[in-house]
Amino acid sequence: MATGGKVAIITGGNAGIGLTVAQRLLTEHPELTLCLACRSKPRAEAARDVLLLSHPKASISIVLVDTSNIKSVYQAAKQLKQMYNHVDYLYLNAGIMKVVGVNWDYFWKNLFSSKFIHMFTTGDGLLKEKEEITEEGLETVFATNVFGHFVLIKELEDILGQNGCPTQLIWTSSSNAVETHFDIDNIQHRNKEGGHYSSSKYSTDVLSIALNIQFNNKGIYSHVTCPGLVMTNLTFGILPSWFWNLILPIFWLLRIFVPTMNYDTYNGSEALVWLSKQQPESLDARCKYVSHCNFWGTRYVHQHKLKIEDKTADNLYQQLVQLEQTFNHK
Ligand SMILES: NC(=O)C1=CN([C@@H]2O[C@H](COP(=O)(O)OP(=O)(O)OC[C@H]3O[C@@H](n4cnc5c(N)ncnc54)[C@H](OP(=O)(O)O)[C@@H]3O)[C@@H](O)[C@H]2O)C=CC1
Ligand SMILES: CC(C)CCC[C@@H](C)[C@H]1CC[C@H]2C3=C(CC[C@]12C)[C@@]1(C)CCC(=O)C[C@@H]1CC3
Repeated sequence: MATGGKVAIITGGNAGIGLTVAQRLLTEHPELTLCLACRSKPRAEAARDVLLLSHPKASISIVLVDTSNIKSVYQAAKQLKQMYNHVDYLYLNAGIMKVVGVNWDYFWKNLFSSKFIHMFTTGDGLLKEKEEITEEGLETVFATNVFGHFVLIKELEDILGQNGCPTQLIWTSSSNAVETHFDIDNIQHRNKEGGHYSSSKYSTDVLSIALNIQFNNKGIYSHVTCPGLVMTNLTFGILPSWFWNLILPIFWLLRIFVPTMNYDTYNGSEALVWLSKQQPESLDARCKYVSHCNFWGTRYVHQHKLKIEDKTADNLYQQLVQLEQTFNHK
């Protein structure tokens, strides 16, 4: 059991933004004990090997978890509680998007309109998605991005905010989290044409506010981040990597108007790493922390105020609690 030093757990820490956060945290916090909470053992072990190349003395463990599978989340939480008696940083980062294509008609229609900046910042209206249901009967994107993480937090509650040492819950949300796709009466976003990813990310923003209301007095603080647009396996699922490489110069130009065109995971992880260096009590719980990179390549964190009402946050929280009770694992 890890007793001294800082402890960071990163879901989806084997690839993309999660792996870069892991890399940067090991540099920023030399005594860090790191746990990669991943769904694939070989991919997690490969990531650990990569991290050990640059940080040979680092303490890195692996816990297997599939955030879309609640049974797996319970097992992982049990294991984590045996391994750690406190957690400093819990990165709720694992995420998926079930994209089936790009709405190019919408793209060309709005390219030279006033919607241009909104379109490139959020991707709203540009993506066609499909719905899938997990074997446990949950909408897959909701289960992976939101509910699995919610259950993980609830299960780890005993070791969060312990011994006067605050815990930071750091969500990888998105600029695609737009209210129009979120329906408090259909939090899983069932039987909808699209907007599953957006709904799930808006839910994390709402949930983060609820978690602050519920847990700040126990030393648990929740914040949402936005990495902007970053080239990872997630974006290679939208368009092939050769296409993204080809339009790299366009990203630089677009940054004049859209500073969230981060392109690489280092730029995109800026807000996630920055948060780990802040006193959580001093942060605004109602802000989204956005990674920006300007035309000259300077990285900075932009704070975007969330307009979410407490009653919406509380409603979502209660619904998630009720949903969790249906799993009744004990
Ligand atoms: N890329 C972008 O432009 C943006 C990404 N984000 C968010 O950033 C986060 C990280 O994504 P990104 O790095 O881009 O994409 P990647 O696909 O590179 O990384 C996603 C990570 O999540 C893991 N993961 C996916 N599903 C599950 C699951 N069911 N259980 C456990 N782990 C899972 C993946 O594991 P495996 O390797 O096994 O698939 C991988 O480690 C996501 O939440 C995404 O929504 C937000 C805004 C923009
Ligand atoms: C010339 C190119 C830049 C054209 C690309 C058009 C679109 C495919 C992209 C424009 C804005 C992008 C975007 C995302 C995906 C790809 C775009 C829609 C995300 C939705 C990816 C996941 C996120 O969390 C947020 C991103 C916002 C911007």
